[in-house]
Amino acid sequence: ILFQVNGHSPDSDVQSEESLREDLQEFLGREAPLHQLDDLTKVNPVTLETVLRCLQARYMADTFYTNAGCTLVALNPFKPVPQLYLPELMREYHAAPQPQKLKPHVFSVGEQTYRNVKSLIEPVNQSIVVSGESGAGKTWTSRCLMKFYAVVAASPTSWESHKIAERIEQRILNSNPVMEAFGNARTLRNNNSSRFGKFIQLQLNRAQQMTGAAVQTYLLEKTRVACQASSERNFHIFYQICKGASEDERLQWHLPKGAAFSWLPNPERTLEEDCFEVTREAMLHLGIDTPTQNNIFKVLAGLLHLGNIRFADSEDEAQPCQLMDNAKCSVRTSALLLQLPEDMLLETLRIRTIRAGRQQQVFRKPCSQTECDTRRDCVAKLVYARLFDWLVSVINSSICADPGSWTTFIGLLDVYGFESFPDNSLEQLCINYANEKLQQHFVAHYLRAQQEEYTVEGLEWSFVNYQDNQACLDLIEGSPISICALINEECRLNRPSSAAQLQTRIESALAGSPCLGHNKLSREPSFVVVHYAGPVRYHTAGLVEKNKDPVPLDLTILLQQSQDPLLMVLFPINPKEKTQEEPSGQSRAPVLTVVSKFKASLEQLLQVLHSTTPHYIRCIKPNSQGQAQTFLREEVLSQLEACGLVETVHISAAGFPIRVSHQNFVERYELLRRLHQALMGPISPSPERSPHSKEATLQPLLQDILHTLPALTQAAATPGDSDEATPAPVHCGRTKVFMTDSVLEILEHGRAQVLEQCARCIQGSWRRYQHRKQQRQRRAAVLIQSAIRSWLARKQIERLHTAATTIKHAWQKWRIRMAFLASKELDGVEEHFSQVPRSSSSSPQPLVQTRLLGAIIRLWPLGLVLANAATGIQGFQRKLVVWACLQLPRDSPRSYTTQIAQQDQAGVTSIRALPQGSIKFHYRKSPLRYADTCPEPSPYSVIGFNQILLERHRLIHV
Ligand SMILES: Nc1ncnc2c1ncn2[C@@H]1O[C@H](COP(=O)(O)OP(=O)(O)OP(=O)(O)O)[C@@H](O)[C@H]1O
Repeated sequence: ILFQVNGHSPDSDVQSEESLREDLQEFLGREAPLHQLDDLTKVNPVTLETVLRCLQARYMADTFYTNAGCTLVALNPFKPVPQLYLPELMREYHAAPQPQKLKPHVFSVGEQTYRNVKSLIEPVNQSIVVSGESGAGKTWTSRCLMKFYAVVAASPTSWESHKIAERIEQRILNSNPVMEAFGNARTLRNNNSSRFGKFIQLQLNRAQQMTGAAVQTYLLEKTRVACQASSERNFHIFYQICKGASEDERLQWHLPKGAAFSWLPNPERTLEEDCFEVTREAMLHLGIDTPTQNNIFKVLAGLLHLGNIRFADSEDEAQPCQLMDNAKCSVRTSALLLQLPEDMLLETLRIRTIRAGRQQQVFRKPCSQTECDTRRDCVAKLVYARLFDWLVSVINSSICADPGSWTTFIGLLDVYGFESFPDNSLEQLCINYANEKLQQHFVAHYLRAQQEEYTVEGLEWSFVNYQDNQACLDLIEGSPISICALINEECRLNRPSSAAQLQTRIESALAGSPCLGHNKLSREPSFVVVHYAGPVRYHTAGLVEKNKDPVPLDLTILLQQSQDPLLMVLFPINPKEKTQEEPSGQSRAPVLTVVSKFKASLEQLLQVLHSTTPHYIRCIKPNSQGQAQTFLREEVLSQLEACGLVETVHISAAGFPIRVSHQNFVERYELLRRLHQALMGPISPSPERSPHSKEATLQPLLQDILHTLPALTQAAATPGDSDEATPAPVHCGRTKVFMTDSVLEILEHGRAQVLEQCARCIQGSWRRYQHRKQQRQRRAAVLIQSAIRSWLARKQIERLHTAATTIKHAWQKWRIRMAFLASKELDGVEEHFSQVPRSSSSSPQPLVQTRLLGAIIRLWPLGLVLANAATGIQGFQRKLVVWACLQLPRDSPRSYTTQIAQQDQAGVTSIRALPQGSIKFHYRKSPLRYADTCPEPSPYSVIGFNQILLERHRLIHV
């Protein structure tokens, strides 16, 4: 194996053989941490054996997901692992800065896909191809992804839109139980095997919120309605109605408890999928109301009764077959439930109508027992297939968003895996054909395209031999001659052909194909196709009939007669309708066979896949018994080989899964040139972009960007992590840049850094601008404030000034008045003194008073001066001086008293005149009414007695 993978021959290089052996031994010596290897590309050397050991180690350690380069390998745990699918975990993957750095998980693929949609890098639309054999976990994985998107792609802003989004998601999730009830069945390999392929398109709006979905189904295995292999079952819905119907419904649908139906094998074992209530609830959510549901279940019950109609072989060919015992009752019940005329039903099943000739003459021919059975089965298949298609269309109309409301999508493809049974027929041929196509898409996408591109781009690359399945596809679908073409031709010719004849035709016409084999030991006519996943033997018996999928016209006409509302919708009366049973004579128009219809829908699907960025999840079934903790190496090995995983691992590890055109690369990472500038000085100026020299102009820019990589790698490397510091694997081809995931990550990280810097720069400039604006506004405000304040101050001052002027005027007026009154008062006193007759001594008292006043008025200042000036004079001497100055009569000393100021208060403070005591001098309280104040007296004009008192200090100083 080692030699195969590494392309060496044992003869040519013995030394390398030994070194490889050493490598392997060294690797095997490190077996213990094998389960810790998250990526199979890290297994060294990459061989089936080592990959298998790694997967086994991880499976035993309950680690079910492993990366294999660009693919995710999902091992079926066959046991509930609820902690692996918690909504919290979904959010963790969604919020992780680098989800690929978390443990491998289906959520990490989901998140990566979602981020790709967000990044808007072409192609924006994404697809996830979930493949694997039956029972490997494809449906489970698709369901997980849908739940993941329902959680992460639903963060609408308003409460109302949140409710709408929730309803849509619920409907999308509800489509699962309905489709599984009608399209899944128990097979030998899987209790819940999808008997149809489906492509679910999750529609996202501009904000990457899920706004709706659309489902496209492929190749429902409708034969299962009328024919089930032993130990297998019919579609789940039949068991659900038989087990879950209420008493009333049983009566209505004629399904008594314990009734036996030949199309309902193995009813005794109840599966967890047999939950009628869940299906009904989901149907209700999808807008299928209870009456319509009852109608559907009534028709299904009618089909079950139809299956119980048994015909006895007729001895006379001209007579129609007789019914077996009890069959009459089944015909009646079936006709009742399907609302068909009983006679017509019976007659159509037993008698064939043939139109022939130019006049389209009608001939009626009784059918053989086998033909009757086939016609009965055909009615059931026809009804069920149309019912299933109708359900899908109802689901689509319920979950599909307006075409204008979504812009991008994520497609989930859940197709049946590769099948190889002892007895394979047209169904297996179609399924394996689809798998071949998908494998080719995978190969084309990851392997061939990669290698071819490397060559075209001039990259040095050691090629890996991969398994190209083009030869196999040519054998199946090629033109003009291939298996499909030959089978179709048989249908078109409409001639009776035996299985052996078909085998001979295929073998002779396609003898040159390397993928066609023949099992000589087989007694039954068959041919072998060597698929990429292994050889499969297909029986030719019944192949052409199945491909024709004949629907006799009279059966369709019969169903058009039904009065049942649902059947009337499923079988509208359309006179133009033609079936393939009686192609009119020599008509050479292409016949719409099963294979041609399947091929057309497959091509349509592949077109969609080609226009998207694909992601792959390979589901692996560790054992066919569905047991937990059981890893059967042989079974897993065959699956690993079947899905070409080892080649994928090897190429993904060594190759460059990411390639971006120069133009796109420069557009996205031109920003990184700023880093280059920061790290290595000025960058070359951006050249003018002229269309002629586009490549030439891009080259310097590319180089600038690529030169930043070492620094970015260095920055991204955590200290002590030598792996990440090694030069990043990136190559610049002729038109594209090739790189690994890790380089993309580094570039994206660098880009994010530069964008952050730019954002900071913009923020800084904006803040500066805001600051400057604020400053300007503040200055303006201050200016306005100061202007207003000064205006207010001026106003205030003006007011004060006016007030002061008013006060001044009033004051002046008052002073003048006071002065006038004071002078008048004083003048009055003087006049009074002058008028008092000096001689009148008849009354001594008034005389003394008059003299006293006269003395005070005349000599007071002098007395004061003397009193104050006589600093050396104390006591009585001082009094004498005062008396002398005042010329007070010494003979009547009791008529007055003199108070001398205290030690610290020089001078006389008051003179009291007695006996009346009416004349009292005090410097604070004047006897004068008006002349007791002296606002700013002129220094030379002593105008009042009181003023003299008040101003004595000043006078003293003077
Ligand atoms: N991750 C898982 N965790 C737990 N059980 C799982 C898981 N994946 C699958 N299973 C189990 O395996 C069974 C088969 O899975 P599923 O129906 O998804 O297979 P499939 O590949 O879709 O098969 P088919 O092709 O027949 O439809 C499921 O019913 C479920 O019980």
